[in-house]
This record gives sequence, C-alpha cells and structure tokens, in this order.
Amino acid sequence: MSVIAFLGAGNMAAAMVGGLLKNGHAHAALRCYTESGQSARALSALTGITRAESIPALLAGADLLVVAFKPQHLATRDAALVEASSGKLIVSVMVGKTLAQLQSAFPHARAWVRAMPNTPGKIGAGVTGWCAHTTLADADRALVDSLLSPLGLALEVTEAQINDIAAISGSGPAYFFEFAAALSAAAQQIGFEPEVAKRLVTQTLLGSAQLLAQSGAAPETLRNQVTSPNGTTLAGLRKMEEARLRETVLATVRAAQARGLEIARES
Ligand SMILES: NC(=O)C1=CN([C@@H]2O[C@H](COP(=O)(O)OP(=O)(O)OC[C@H]3O[C@@H](n4cnc5c(N)ncnc54)[C@H](O)[C@@H]3O)[C@@H](O)[C@H]2O)C=CC1
Ligand SMILES: O=C(O)[C@@H]1CCC=N1
Repeated sequence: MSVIAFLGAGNMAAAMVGGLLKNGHAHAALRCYTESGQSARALSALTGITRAESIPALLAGADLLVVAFKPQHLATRDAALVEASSGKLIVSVMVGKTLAQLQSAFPHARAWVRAMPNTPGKIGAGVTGWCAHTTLADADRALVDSLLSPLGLALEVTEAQINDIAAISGSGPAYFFEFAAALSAAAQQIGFEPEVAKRLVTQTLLGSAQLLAQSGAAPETLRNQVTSPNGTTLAGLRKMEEARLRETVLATVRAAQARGLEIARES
C-alpha cells in the first residue's frame, strides 16, 4: 500500500485523510507533519495516523506528498523538502500556486499535480478539479484517484481552469454558507428562535440542492416553480433583483479569481 505524506494537517488534509481511511487505506500508511506540530498532533490523535517529527521522517519511504499548507507557506518551506521529496509524486491543493511553481519548489519529484477540492469533501460530497504537468503514469493516476475520489466528484481539467474552479467550487461553499447565515439571521429578525431558524434554513438549502441535482432542471425552472404570479416569492425576488444580486455574485467570483492570480505572483 502506498505511503501518503501530508504537509499540513488542517481542514483539507483532514478531509483527505478521512476519505482515505474510509476507503480502507491503512492508518500506518498515512503520515502528517506541520511546523509547530499542533494540528498534526490533533489530526494524529483524531485519526490514528502517524505524526512525523521532521520532513525526512515524513517522507522516508513515502510515495506521495500532499502539500496541504497555505500558499503563503510555500515561500518559507523547510529546505529539507528538496531532497526529501526526490522521486515522489506531489499533489498540491494550494490555491494560486502553479505547476511551474511546484516544479521549482520540489525539483526532484517524479510528477506534479495541482488539485482544487472543497470542504464538502469532508463528507464525500465535494468536487475537485485537478491537472498534472504532463500525462501521468497509470500508477500515479491511480494514486491521485485514490486520494481525490473519496472527496466526491473528481474532474481532470486544464491548468488554466484550476483558478476558475477555485473561484466557483473551491470558495463556493463559503458563498452558500454566507447566504444560509443571512437567511437564518433574517428568520431570527422576524421572530424565530435560533435553533428553529437553523433547521428551517438547513433543510431548505439541503432540499433545494437535492432537487436541483435530482431533477436535472435548470435553477431558473425550479425557481419559477416556487414563484406564483403576484405571490410572496415574487415579492421577495424583486428585492434581490433591485439589489442586483446577480451582479454581486459575478463580482464575488471575479474577486476570488483575481486573488488566485495575485497569490500566484506573491513570493
Ligand atoms: N479550506 C478550503 O475550503 C480549501 C482550501 N484549499 C487549500 O488547501 C490548503 C490548506 O487549507 P486549509 O486546510 O483550509 O488550511 P488550515 O489552516 O486548516 O491548515 C493549514 C495547515 O498547514 C500547517 N502549516 C502551516 N505552516 C506550515 C509549514 N511551514 N509546514 C507544514 N505545515 C504547515 C498548519 O499547521 C495547518 O495544519 C490551502 O493551500 C488552501 O489554499 C483548497 C481548496 C479549498
Ligand atoms: O480561501 C481560500 O484561499 C481557499 C481556496 C479555496 C477555498 N479556500
């Protein structure tokens, strides 16, 4: 069984470790490392995987290195990574950082992959876009698949699309959670207890997502099925139109896209 090493032990590393374990990957074949050791200790305690005490210990005998720290950490990475990652497959989930930047940071690796998952991957309901610097060997493709498919849908895309995927589905859960928080706050404003507001909003979001996925209908069609002529929904939707919701959403995506490109330029 391939030994998989995680550099970083936060949200995304925990999601991938959880998925691998659920799919039968052995605890002993998974390791994590962080600089301070704090979150690696917590992930190790939670999942039973090994916490490595150093970069060489993390990578000795490992086949795959998952780079799951923040893009800003790439500039201050441990110099030991150059030698320790020699011959390994690299999969980075860092937003913004390009395949060329990965090749320069891990110059002796055998292959480089850039992936963009999202947090619903924690429950196997995510979507991940990924690309490699070149066509992967079959064994490496299988290894990438074993890492990403437990998170949900995995799509191979071009590198040019990765930053756009980050702006849509990478950041997307935060957009929907912000909307859920706003609807929940409004429910409380009109008199619901917080717990009731949360249940109303959560079930509405879940049901709407399931209906969208299962019906195959366009969101506008499903919206229209809710919207009676001169009814309550129309009155509400008019406020969204007045507030230019669609322009705000487009500006949101463009800002995320631009920030991804900016991160690529930051050292
Ligand atoms: N959270 C999200 O929704 C998504 C995050 N990503 C990417 O995943 C990466 C990780 O994000 P999260 O897991 O959310 O962050 P996080 O803050 O939860 O975890 C970051 C981890 O990196 C560790 N770390 C910090 N400095 C380090 C160093 N020098 N060496 C080793 N480890 C170090 C921290 O201790 C922590 O365990 C980021 O690059 C982000 O762009 C990608 C898609 C979605
Ligand atoms: O906000 C971020 O930078 C990361 C990338 C996509 C989702 N979270």
